[in-house]
Amino acid sequence: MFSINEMQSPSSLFSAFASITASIMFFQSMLNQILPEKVRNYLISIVQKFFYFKVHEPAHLTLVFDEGDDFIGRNQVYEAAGVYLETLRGPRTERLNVRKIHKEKELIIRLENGETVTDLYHGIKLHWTFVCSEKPANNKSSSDKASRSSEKRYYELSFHKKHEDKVCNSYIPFILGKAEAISDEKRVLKLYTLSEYYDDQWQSINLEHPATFETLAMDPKKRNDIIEDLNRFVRRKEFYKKVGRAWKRGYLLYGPPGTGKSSLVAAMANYLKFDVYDLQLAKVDRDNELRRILLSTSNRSILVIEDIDCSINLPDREEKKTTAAGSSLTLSGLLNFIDGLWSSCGDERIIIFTTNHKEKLDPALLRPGRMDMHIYMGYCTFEAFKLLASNYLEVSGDEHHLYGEIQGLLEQTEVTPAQVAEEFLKYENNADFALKEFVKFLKGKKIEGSDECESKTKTDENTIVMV
Ligand SMILES: Nc1ncnc2c1ncn2[C@@H]1O[C@H](COP(=O)(O)OP(=O)(O)OP(=O)(O)O)[C@@H](O)[C@H]1O
Ligand SMILES: [Mg+2]
Repeated sequence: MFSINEMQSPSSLFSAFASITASIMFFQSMLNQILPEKVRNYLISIVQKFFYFKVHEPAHLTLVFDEGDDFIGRNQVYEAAGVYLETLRGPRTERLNVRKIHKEKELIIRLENGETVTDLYHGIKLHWTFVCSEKPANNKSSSDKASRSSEKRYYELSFHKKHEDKVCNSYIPFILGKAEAISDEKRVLKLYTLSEYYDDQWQSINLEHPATFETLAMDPKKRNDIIEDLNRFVRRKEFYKKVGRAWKRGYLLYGPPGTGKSSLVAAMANYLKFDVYDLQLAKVDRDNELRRILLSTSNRSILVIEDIDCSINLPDREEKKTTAAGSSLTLSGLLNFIDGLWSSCGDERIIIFTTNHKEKLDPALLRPGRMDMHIYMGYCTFEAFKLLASNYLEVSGDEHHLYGEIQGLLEQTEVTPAQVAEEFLKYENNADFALKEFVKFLKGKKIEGSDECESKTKTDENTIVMV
């Protein structure tokens, strides 16, 4: 053949070229004879494909998240992307879609059609685009027709191909989590009550109860214990799983009317951002109805049964044995359900019973393991009074010349926080006058009290009982 040394003159170069061409032709004719035509073509197509992809292979991958539909369900990533992208703005974002929905406090801001924003996640650049296009008329599914939606809406997420794994396994879960946290933050809580019109169905309204732990007049230690208990409960998912317990917590709130039991339920709901299901047992006739109703409550919710002692005359366990059918609503039915099925198929459930008369309750309800905490809400103490005076009259701290007298009177009277709040509401912007009138009110109460019952002593149940 030829060597480098031979490639010195044009004539030697030409002879080398001729020799290579001859060799190729020789091998080609040999291949043509050895390999059948089909095999040859196949090999050629593979080589061609390889080079084609090398040249045309796109560096970016685009994931498309459409809305989903009513049949298969909404696409969670689509929904999460909408919420998450609200937190991002690009320098080139020009158009945003803004909505205000009736009774919702916050504006809903979404990207407009064709707008793109860029996110940076662990050094990866991610480009999000929102697209809204007309659906082709012949391409509409039956669910589209039902919803009369003629638009196809989706988000496109583009990034460098090499990050596919990280995007799918880390970034998308990150967005789902983030969107949930944002929605929780903005969520308008719902108060569910049993429907007047449809049997066994919940109907909801927005829960706009303003009570919070800050506005609740109660012993500060007791308040902190409750908050700490709630915090411990929500962060211990894994613990509950490990020890094989249903992730639920039960509270029994008891005390005279107007001492803040219902307000405490609202404060707990506002604190945890949990919806409230207010179950009026009087509207439920049978165990299996109760079962259906309880099964249709959602996770991360508080189920409240107010005035458990008098809302329904529940036959106790012994009586139930003697009732023939056993199909009517029974205390054991309620308790079994709370202990078993309902709590084991749900997560983060809180059950609260309230009562004015703890002593009237069936011992089965008070048994250890049923209600985790017994919380007494009592008459207004001086500490509670100070908080109400600060909230209602804007009197701050311990400084007021009438406070000494008021403290003494509060110790001798049974006044509920509701009564104190009611008194304070009567006077606007005049704290001194309001407190003076309040002293008169307490003195009147003191006389009333001593007339009513000489021997009555003030209950001090300022503790929380953990069972
Ligand atoms: N501890 C409290 N702190 C602040 N406000 C209170 C407190 N207790 C009662 N109030 C005021 O009184 C109103 C009635 O209280 P709430 O309904 O919470 O009492 P309750 O204990 O649930 O009474 P009932 O036993 O009659 O259901 C509340 O809306 C609130 O304004
Ligand atoms: Mg109440």
